[in-house]
Amino acid sequence: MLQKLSSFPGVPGPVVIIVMDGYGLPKTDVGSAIAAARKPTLDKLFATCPNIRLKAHGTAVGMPSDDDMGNSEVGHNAIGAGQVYAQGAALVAGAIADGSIWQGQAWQEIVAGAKAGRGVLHFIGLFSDGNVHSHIDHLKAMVVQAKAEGVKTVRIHALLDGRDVPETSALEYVEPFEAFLAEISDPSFDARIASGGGRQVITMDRYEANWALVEAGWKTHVLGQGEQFASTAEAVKALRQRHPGTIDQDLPPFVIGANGQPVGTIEDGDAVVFYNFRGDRAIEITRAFEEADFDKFDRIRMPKVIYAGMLQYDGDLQLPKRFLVAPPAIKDTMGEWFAKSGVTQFACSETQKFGHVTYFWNGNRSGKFEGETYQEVPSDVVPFEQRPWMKSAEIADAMIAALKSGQYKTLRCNFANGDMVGHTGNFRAATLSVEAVDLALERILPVIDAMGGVALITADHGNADEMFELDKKTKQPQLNADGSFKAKTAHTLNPVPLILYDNVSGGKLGLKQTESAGLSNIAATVANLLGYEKHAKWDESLLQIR
Ligand SMILES: O=C(O)[C@@H](CO)OP(=O)(O)O
Ligand SMILES: [Mn+2]
Ligand SMILES: [Mn+2]
Repeated sequence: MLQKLSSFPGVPGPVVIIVMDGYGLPKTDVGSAIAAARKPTLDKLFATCPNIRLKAHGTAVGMPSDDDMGNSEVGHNAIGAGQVYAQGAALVAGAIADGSIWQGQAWQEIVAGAKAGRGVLHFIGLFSDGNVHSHIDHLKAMVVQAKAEGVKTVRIHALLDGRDVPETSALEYVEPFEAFLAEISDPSFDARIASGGGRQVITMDRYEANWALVEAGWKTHVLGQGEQFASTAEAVKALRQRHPGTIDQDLPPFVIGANGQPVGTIEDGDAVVFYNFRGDRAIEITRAFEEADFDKFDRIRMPKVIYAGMLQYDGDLQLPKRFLVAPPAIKDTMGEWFAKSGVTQFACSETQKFGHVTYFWNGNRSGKFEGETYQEVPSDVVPFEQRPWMKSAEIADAMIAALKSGQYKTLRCNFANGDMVGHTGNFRAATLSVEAVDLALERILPVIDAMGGVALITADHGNADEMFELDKKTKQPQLNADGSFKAKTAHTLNPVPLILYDNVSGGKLGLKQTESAGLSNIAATVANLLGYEKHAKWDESLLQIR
């Protein structure tokens, strides 16, 4: 049980946490879809409510350096756990730097497995240095080590990014990597890229939003079905020409081969490493490799392979069974301690972010704590620039109903809009997406008042706040060859807001802006609002009680 606060009994009604995914506070309004949006509710909140800035990137959320942008996993982990753990990106980099990854049983089984079979080791993963799901340097280190340990053949299945890195940067990764593979190959070692495609088109679906993506990935990587090219650089160039305006994350799948023969199908006896460290978009393909009674699509052929993930992606489901690096041991989350203290909890989002407010929130666990209720609003399966409002209205409906039920002491939701539409690089759609969130807030806030509650309105990292690649010196948008602004699809390094919406304390409650204030301070702040002391492990509360 959390201890009761002596100085404050807690607010009479529920405490609501609203995460506006991808809503950062930019240094300049140039290129900010948030600044361009008409958002009277948010404008009023910033003008009239206590509000501060929180760090949401870099070491403040467990990333290796302050050059690393934030992302949903590390952001929601930090919010939910009230603590900062070294995250996958940092843990894998560390395990490679000190060599402990090669000593681990999983890596040794992978190498032994490949050698016992046809000698083939496959790597599947996101092919960039975005450091949100993966890092290409980790892949490079594993290829070098595989050769040193006597693996004969390496085949890479490269998911093109353009979402955590500039939107048409694929060749900046592919060309040097294909050159590296050619150089490291010799008569005893043969390493090549074997297949690939845009990350939003194959393999990396999440939260079961669209299994057809995973099926398309399976056909490409495992079965080697699809259009063939002589090299990945050639595939990227040809596909871009055929699909003008298509950015890397949306490029169609391709297979490398010659004369109808793919160079790297996945066969019995091969070893496979899925080298993304982040779990949400790794779980479905992992299930396809691991589950005997898998029924999400027809695999046609299920090769018997030795499979490992870079990390374990789900601690409750123990998925995958074999993993190269132990994930952060996230403990003592607010979900767990609120449950132990009898605080009822409601969590809601649409499919694209559902796991963010449940699985990431609770430290990458899919099991519920007692007294938790989850509601998922099914996401549309469309390019989100076509529906920038996404399910904001339906999430507002669900939150309003849950609030009115009076059953929950704390409620949380995530609005995907600023992030998912921000990732499309479409400025006008991103503007609309922020306006849709504003409308949803306008509907939810009066219900919170009616229930005697308060809200903390925040974000997990920036995205819609910077929709153009800005010149580092002039801070003006970079231009494409045709004179248009170069779209930015990635997250940003900007801080995020924390707004306290409170019409019940009569001005008694405020927020402290501290030097280090970050996402990990939210859990303690929520506990105080509920009338509890923070857990000893949690970072300081930012609540001021006057
Ligand atoms: O879409 C995703 O997978 C990431 C970007 O790689 O975004 P977020 O962290 O906001 O989920
Ligand atoms: Mn996010
Ligand atoms: Mn995102």
